[in-house]
Amino acid sequence: MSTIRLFPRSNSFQENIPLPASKSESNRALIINALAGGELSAVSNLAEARDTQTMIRLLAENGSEANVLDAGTTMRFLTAYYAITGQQKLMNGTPRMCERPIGILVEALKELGAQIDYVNKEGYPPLQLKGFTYSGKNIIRIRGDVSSQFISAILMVAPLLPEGLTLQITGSLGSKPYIEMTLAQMNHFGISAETRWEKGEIYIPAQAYQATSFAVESDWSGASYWYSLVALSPDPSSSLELLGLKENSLQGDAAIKDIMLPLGVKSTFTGKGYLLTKVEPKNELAWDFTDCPDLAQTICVVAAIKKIPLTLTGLESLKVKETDRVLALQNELLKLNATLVEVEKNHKYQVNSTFEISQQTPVIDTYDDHRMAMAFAPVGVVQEIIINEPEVVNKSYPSFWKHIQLILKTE
Ligand SMILES: O=C(O)C1=C[C@@H](OP(=O)(O)O)[C@@H](O)[C@H](O)C1
Ligand SMILES: C=C(OP(=O)(O)O)C(=O)O
Repeated sequence: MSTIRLFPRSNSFQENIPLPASKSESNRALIINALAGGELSAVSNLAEARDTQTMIRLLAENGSEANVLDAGTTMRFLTAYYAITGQQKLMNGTPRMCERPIGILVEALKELGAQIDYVNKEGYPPLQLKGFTYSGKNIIRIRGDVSSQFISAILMVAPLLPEGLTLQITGSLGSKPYIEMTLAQMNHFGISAETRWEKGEIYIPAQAYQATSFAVESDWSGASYWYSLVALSPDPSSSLELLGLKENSLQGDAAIKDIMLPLGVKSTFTGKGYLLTKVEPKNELAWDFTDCPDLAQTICVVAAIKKIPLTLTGLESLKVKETDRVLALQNELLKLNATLVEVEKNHKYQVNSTFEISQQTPVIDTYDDHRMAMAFAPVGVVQEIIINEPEVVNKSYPSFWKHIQLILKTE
């Protein structure tokens, strides 16, 4: 098995980090640009993430099969794209992708006129897309509590429907900032939408995308691991400047600025990005991750090492991501003498910790999940740690280990 060993280089660091581009923005820009009939070169600063490279490859291919590997957005966005554009495709992915739900999206697309069969298990990939005959339906209801990616996927193709579409979101809505990101990027390509959030409704009139250029921002989700390094650094003078981040981001994970302040990291905009410096942390924290589920792993590890009692809500979607992230966190936090306990069924969790620096190197398993590897890696600033299967980071951040060598020793 491949491993990476990480250990402190020195107590204090001051570095500039060249962040990668956002895979969420990239994958939206690629679908929208394709629907607008734009050239690939119209989208600049595309992510190096494997999920984005897979999207680029599949949009350029004319084959009868599309293998999305483990990329959730690529699976969901391409399913809607291929369906509405009437393409016949067998959509497949990794074994884990075939355990991640897609029935809510497929049923919505079928209501609009898509012919889609489940190849194995109802509600899950692989899917056989067989064509599209418009049903004339212009209002559909869609659940918002499993994955916002289903809603983003439908929204991006909605302007192509002859009568446009009203989406009525039912149940609670998770990951809302990702839906706002979708609407903002559609707007950039000339699409207007009416949002009636109080009723859970989004109306997209029938209209044509206008081809234009789009520059992808740096990735706030990837930025979160650098926040951890500053939060965990034992030296109060440690700081990092994260290059390329914008002050007004489309990304909901920019919330990391607010979450990390009580954990001891202050963010200052410099014009080139954000400068992270250390401040006094609070002695406890409660946070709702409904809008930013991808930050939960980062924050659990920081709270565990700093022994700051943490209460978390909004973790419902974590069980259907790259792995069951709640279970993976529960297993691996134990190796740091910390626990993640469910204190209210499916709702509230707590991290409590008795972490002490140990001569025994913890060995962290990563469960085919890039965020498990990147969330635990910053522990290396406090004590030696081994991360198993470090190549998992390629999904979103292939240069992560190269960048971390600026701060930690690796072997
Ligand atoms: O639309 C997107 O780009 C994403 C939405 C979120 O998923 P859910 O909507 O399934 O929570 C997030 O976890 C994922 O990393 C990216
Ligand atoms: C959940 C994630 O990605 P996806 O759902 O697109 O596979 C992620 O990047 O953390």
